[in-house]
Amino acid sequence: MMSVYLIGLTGGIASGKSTVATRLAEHGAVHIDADQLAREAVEPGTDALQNIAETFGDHLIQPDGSLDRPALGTVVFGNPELLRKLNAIVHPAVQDLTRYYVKQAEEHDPNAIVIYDVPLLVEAKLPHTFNLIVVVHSTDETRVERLIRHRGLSRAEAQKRVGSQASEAERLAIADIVIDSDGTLAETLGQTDALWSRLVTLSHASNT
Ligand SMILES: CC(C)(COP(=O)(O)OP(=O)(O)OC[C@H]1O[C@@H](n2cnc3c(N)ncnc32)[C@H](O)[C@@H]1O)[C@@H](O)C(=O)NCCC(=O)NCCS
Ligand SMILES: Nc1ncnc2c1ncn2[C@@H]1O[C@H](COP(=O)(O)OP(=O)(O)OP(=O)(O)O)[C@@H](O)[C@H]1O
Repeated sequence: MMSVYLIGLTGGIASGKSTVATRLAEHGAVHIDADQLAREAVEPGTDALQNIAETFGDHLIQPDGSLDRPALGTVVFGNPELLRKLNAIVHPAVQDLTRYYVKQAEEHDPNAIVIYDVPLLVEAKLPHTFNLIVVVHSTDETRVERLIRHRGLSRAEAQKRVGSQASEAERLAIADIVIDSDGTLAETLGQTDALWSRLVTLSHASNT
């Protein structure tokens, strides 16, 4: 039976997942971004957003009805119990959306290479079965520095976010393929181009 070739792409915060996924999409992959689905899951009018307001307070809803994301981030990162509550609200909705988008990609092109770009592959015990797991790997210090430089977080905030996720060792333990993103951007993109050639070969082999 023909079916899409499904890659789980993961890595810690600011490891370069989006950079890698965007490059693979330029080569022709279908990119499904879990962070984006997590935004869709809490749009105004959703049960998940109402649940967040009931659990964490109405003050997190802005006058236009949308979620105040930075404020909620300050509440949950560094507080494992509250982060667990938020995950319990948002993750089931993200999983439903993921199934929907993978199915849609399959209907459009059963031979597609689909990249599911998901920061919490290790943490969220996903029900999806992947043909291959790719981990974008860089040290905690590199990622903290990127969060400070590119996203304007303080060192303490950056460390809280890094500390809210699984360790690099836990991610590497589930990797079939590792992209090392501690080097230059050009080096990450070079490894990504080599990965694409490999994915094309592997997906052809799995379809015959
Ligand atoms: C707390 C929220 C509102 C903060 O929003 P904000 O716009 O500041 O960050 P954004 O969503 O773009 O996430 C940025 C990065 O933070 C990390 N991160 C996000 N959520 C989590 C989480 N629950 N646990 C650990 N790390 C997380 C990821 O590396 C992600 O790529 C938001 O991250 C959220 O709703 N998180 C819960 C949903 C979730 O788990 N999303 C991750 C993909 S399923
Ligand atoms: N060698 C490198 N590889 C990848 N990204 C790099 C590298 N050097 C610097 N960067 C920069 O680091 C940042 C990585 O951000 P990117 O959005 O790709 O990460 P991410 O893992 O998707 O983050 P998040 O988990 O927050 O969604 C980008 O601004 C990118 O330009």
